Amino acid sequence: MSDKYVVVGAGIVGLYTTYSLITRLHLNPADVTVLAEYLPGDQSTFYTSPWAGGNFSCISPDDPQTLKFDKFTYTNLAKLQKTLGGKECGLDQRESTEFWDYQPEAAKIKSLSSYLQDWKVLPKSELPDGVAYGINYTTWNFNCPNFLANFKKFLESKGVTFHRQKLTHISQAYLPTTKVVLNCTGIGAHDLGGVQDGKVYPTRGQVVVIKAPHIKVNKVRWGRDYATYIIPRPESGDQLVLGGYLQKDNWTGDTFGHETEDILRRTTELLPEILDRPLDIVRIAAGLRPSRHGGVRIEAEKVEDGKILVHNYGASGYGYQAGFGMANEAIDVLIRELNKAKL
Ligand SMILES: Cc1cc2nc3c(=O)[nH]c(=O)nc-3n(C[C@H](O)[C@H](O)[C@H](O)COP(=O)(O)OP(=O)(O)OC[C@H]3O[C@@H](n4cnc5c(N)ncnc54)[C@H](O)[C@@H]3O)c2cc1C
Repeated sequence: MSDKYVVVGAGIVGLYTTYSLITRLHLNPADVTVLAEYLPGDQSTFYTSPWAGGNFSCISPDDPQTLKFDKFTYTNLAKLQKTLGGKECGLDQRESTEFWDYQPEAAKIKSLSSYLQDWKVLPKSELPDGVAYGINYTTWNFNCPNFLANFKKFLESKGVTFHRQKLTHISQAYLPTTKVVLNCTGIGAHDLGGVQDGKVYPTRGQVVVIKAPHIKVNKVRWGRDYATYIIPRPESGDQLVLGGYLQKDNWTGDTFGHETEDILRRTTELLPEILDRPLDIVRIAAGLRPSRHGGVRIEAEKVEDGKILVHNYGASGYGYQAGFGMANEAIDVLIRELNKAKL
């Protein structure tokens, strides 16, 4: 074992990045260490990944880079699912319907319609009151805690070491033989010494998880100032995630009764069939999406004596659905830096 390559962060972005690092660079996984304060299986307000819904939806912004990350992820998840052992890894496909109260950006629709499976634009007659546009397609659904745990198990089985450590400065990630550090610290990038990115801020979300074996589909409604979503969790004993909120710069992981009531009201209006069985609430939770003014940060930063640092954070509300593309981009950046170092 050596520590030539260190990934800081064991959220979904750190795991996608570790996988991409090994596969794209054909590394010996035993040369890779993942360092993180929180690891799969843990729960903390400052570990966002377990709290995600999580599915592929139209939540991402409309810029070409994010649309590219979404497309890469959506179209490469089948291969990853197979590698991790099939749908039991916590990743499966389900039907999804999404409504907008306004006309979504043409660039976004053009991109999504080019690759989403079973894509269909819904006729006006099938749109609820107040909805301007609607689509139906087959999406990816994650059982987030299980997917994280199975992804870690897979990487460990190949030889990657996971080590729990809270860093106070990014320089602590350089272990005695480390040449390359990939920084995937999510919301942690706001406070981590040597990074302290003031552009990072949380977008808080609260969810209500219920048991609903009769609901198998995703349903989402995008308003100008709200998002309502219903996300089935594969391989979870019929859990259904109901949300939600997109509260900028709200740092609390606490949950609130009035938000629970509001989520239940909005989701049962969107999909009244939820109430065909008595409401069985499993848990209420809140998480902080790692957002960033100006979008994700995927870039190299100069550090001393030939060492390389590549940042990859700021996935906001789309770490699962765009994170594989982000990881691929971070490895492109790393390859350019390694080539420069050879010159
Ligand atoms: C309610 C909710 C619903 C969501 N739904 C979806 C969805 O349906 N689809 C989707 O794609 N996304 C969804 N998201 C967003 C998604 O969860 C995030 O984009 C993603 O989890 C971010 O992953 P990350 O790896 O960047 O951060 P994290 O999961 O927070 O991981 C950061 C890692 O860095 C480590 N770290 C940070 N600082 C330090 C330090 N100083 N020292 C050591 N380690 C450190 C942490 O311990 C952790 O291991 C949702 C989020 C929320 C809150």
